Amino acid sequence: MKSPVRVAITGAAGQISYSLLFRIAAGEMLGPDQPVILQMLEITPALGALKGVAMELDDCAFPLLAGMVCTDDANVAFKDADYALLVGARPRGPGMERKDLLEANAAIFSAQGKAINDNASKDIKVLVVGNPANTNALIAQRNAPDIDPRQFTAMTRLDHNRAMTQLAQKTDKTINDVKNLVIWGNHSSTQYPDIHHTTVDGTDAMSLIDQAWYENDFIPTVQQRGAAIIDARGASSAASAANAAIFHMRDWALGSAEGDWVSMGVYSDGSYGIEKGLIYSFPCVCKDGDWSIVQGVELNEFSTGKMKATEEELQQERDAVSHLLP
Ligand SMILES: NC(=O)c1ccc[n+]([C@@H]2O[C@H](COP(=O)([O-])OP(=O)(O)OC[C@H]3O[C@@H](n4cnc5c(N)ncnc54)[C@H](O)[C@@H]3O)[C@@H](O)[C@H]2O)c1
Ligand SMILES: O=C(O)C[C@H](O)C(=O)O
Repeated sequence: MKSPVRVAITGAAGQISYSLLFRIAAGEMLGPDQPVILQMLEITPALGALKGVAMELDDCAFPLLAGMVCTDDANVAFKDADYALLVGARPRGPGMERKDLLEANAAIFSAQGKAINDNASKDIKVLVVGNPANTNALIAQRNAPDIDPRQFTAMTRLDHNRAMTQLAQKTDKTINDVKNLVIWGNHSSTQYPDIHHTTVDGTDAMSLIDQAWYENDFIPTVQQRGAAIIDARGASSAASAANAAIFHMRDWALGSAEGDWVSMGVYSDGSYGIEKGLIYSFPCVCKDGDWSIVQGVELNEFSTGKMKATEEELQQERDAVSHLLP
């Protein structure tokens, strides 16, 4: 058995975490030979509910669960953490846009960035799930000056998974047939799901669908899927969000599938002309515990226009929280 690693999860008594924690403890994120210590953070009024979650984790008798910490102190939750999943934030309700959450949630991520900087392992891998995820990741990253900015990422894997399924269903194939799809930009309704380089069972995806379906059906469906779930369920996506978080972290830690791409919100190095320093979703591959942006993807005018629009939204979000960016 390997020695245990420390996984910090914020918002641990919330609905996403209720799907997430049990799968992490079962080994689905870091592998069946990797014991974990779960360091769970909540706000003080939710500590009672968090205790109930911890009791259920105990009752699962997971062989890989090597310990648990339940706390309302971020310094305790991030102490020596090797991984952090920042889920805790207010979710969007019906009729709200993600940017409505910006002010409400931004303060959480500056405080948590500082706590990560002061307490966590310097090699920590951070995934931000709480919305607006890209800008929250930027805030946390900028408040953690002693940690490599590449270690702060935002979740667009749910969008990636949604897009794969839409395309598989349209072409009467399975998601196993879909390769090299990309979500560019922000985890928001400006995101750009790009299938110009995607293959379905080895065939160029664009040759299997028509441009009108792509522009008027596929792209808006993927962009608006979060809102559609909220309308249908009366609550934002939870099990699918937890699943995407597991996939994102698993691939980053253990490597992504050979010959395929994953979408990750990562620190822009200026690739594809995207402003350096934004947390922007790119096509990535993961190997040896690290991610890299896939280079050389050819872009037509349609794609560059959409990529620019979502970049501009991220620049506006950043400017709106400039007071929290040291
Ligand atoms: N990136 C994505 O694809 C994606 C997908 C779905 C949901 N989300 C976002 O994830 C977040 C969580 O969603 P949820 O449905 O689990 O919400 P939820 O309200 O069920 O749970 C959030 C939890 O966070 C806790 N919390 C609030 N402030 C905190 C703080 N400062 N420290 C620690 N915990 C804190 C709350 O007490 C609550 O228990 C929301 O922002 C939602 O919009 C993102
Ligand atoms: O859309 C939301 O607010 C929830 C979440 O980000 C989602 O994409 O399901």
